[in-house]
Amino acid sequence: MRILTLDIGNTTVDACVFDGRDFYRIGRFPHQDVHLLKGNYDAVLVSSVKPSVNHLVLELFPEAFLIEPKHVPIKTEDIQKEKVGVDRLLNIYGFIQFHSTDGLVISCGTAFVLDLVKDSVFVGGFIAAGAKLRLEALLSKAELIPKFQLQLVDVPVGKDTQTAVLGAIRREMVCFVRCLQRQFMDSYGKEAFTVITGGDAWMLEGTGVEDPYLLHRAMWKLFTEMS
Ligand SMILES: Nc1ncnc2c1ncn2[C@@H]1O[C@H](COP(=O)(O)OP(=O)(O)OP(=O)(O)O)[C@@H](O)[C@H]1O
Ligand SMILES: CC(C)(CO)[C@@H](O)C(=O)NCCC(=O)O
Repeated sequence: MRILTLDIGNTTVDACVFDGRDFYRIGRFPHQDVHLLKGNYDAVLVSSVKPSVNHLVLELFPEAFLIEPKHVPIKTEDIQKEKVGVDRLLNIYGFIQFHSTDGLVISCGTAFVLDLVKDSVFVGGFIAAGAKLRLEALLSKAELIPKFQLQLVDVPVGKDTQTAVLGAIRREMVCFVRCLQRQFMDSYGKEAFTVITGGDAWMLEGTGVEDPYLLHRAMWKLFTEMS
């Protein structure tokens, strides 16, 4: 059995294969390279938050199952589910299926998304700019800041431009997570089990459990439940 799972995000197409036992990441591709994934699969499952790329994917894989919010069987509280990105809903579904009934589902990609689940119900969340976008925004506007790559810098205080900028991005993200974990405990009286996924999940090292295949496992689980 070979199932192709595609997570079409705003920066990359994250492609994995499920062989009946395990998931393997083929890679993260620019959207225009999605044709490189053409091949023979028993099923192609697609989560997309980039509608402009959907036609290309459906041309390459006419039999693909393009998952929509209405397909994802999670309960929500005062939220219009059809307006929520299907990647968020799938991550939450995967969280409930594989991890916990209560906690935080965090995606570190183009966007930094923090969603709260209480008693297996999606109660809401936050959408912020992702780590790379924060860095790029600053580098594009501040002439004296030299170009450098995103790295995990964890310092008590920045001593040069690079540690000041990268240390700030790490700190902003970690403090956001810690703040929500505290809020969760204060509001609901239980620990927030925290799962982190997405291309830049390593930026949150030490704040939760990393699940690099969360969305892919969720798509497969949904597919098996629906078949
Ligand atoms: N091959 C790659 N190409 C581009 N980015 C990569 C690659 N490998 C890792 N990354 C990192 O992954 C990040 C993008 O993460 P991800 O693929 O989870 O985002 P996305 O799904 O496109 O975004 P979103 O779901 O928020 O719309 C980039 O910011 C980059 O730092
Ligand atoms: C938040 C992102 C960008 C994360 O990929 C995506 O889920 C999206 O575009 N969502 C639509 C808006 C929403 O979820 O409320």
